[in-house]
Amino acid sequence: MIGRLNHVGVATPSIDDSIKLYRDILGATRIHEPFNLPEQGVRVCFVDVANSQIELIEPLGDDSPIHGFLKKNPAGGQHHVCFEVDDIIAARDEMRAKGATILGTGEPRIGAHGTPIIFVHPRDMGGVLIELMETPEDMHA
Ligand SMILES: CC[C@H](C(=O)O)C(=O)SCCNC(=O)CCNC(=O)[C@H](O)C(C)(C)COP(=O)(O)OP(=O)(O)OC[C@H]1O[C@@H](n2cnc3c(N)ncnc32)[C@H](O)[C@@H]1OP(=O)(O)O
Ligand SMILES: [Co+2]
Repeated sequence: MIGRLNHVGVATPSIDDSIKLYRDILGATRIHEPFNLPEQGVRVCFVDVANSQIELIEPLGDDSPIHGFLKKNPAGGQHHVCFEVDDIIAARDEMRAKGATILGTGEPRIGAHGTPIIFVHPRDMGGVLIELMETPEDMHA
């Protein structure tokens, strides 16, 4: 079911500081403009690497889902891993049928790449927060 690794989510207290790290220390050359996703409670910045992306996420608003994570990890850290799937509903139903907990209402929401996503609880995924994302048509054209 899971396909390509779409991105590794990295939570940060400051996207601006993280951009300096990835650009000036790690030498990343393709850093996208940060943008707000208020409906998901995060500010997002994608850093392209050869075979995937780093998704820098900073809390946006009091209800951001990453406040808890940053309280435990004030400097930030690896937050989630996102895999692409062909059909998000089929993937969700398969995860549920195998006993995994889908976070939130269970209904897919629109993620940072503009396609439906779900999250699977880390307790069912070996301690890793897993995001599944329906692959955009044009993503790997
Ligand atoms: C959607 C836009 C963008 C995209 O790619 O399109 C993004 O990816 S934005 C990413 C931010 N959004 C989310 O993460 C939504 C899903 N996340 C959640 O619902 C919460 O973060 C949740 C439920 C995973 C954790 O919430 P919270 O930290 O408030 O709860 P707890 O502290 O009670 O944690 C419960 C339990 O889970 C462990 N935990 C928490 N976060 C992580 C993590 N990132 N990776 C691994 N494990 C995590 C935490 O340690 C607790 O474990 P326990 O053993 O019970 O102590
Ligand atoms: Co993500």
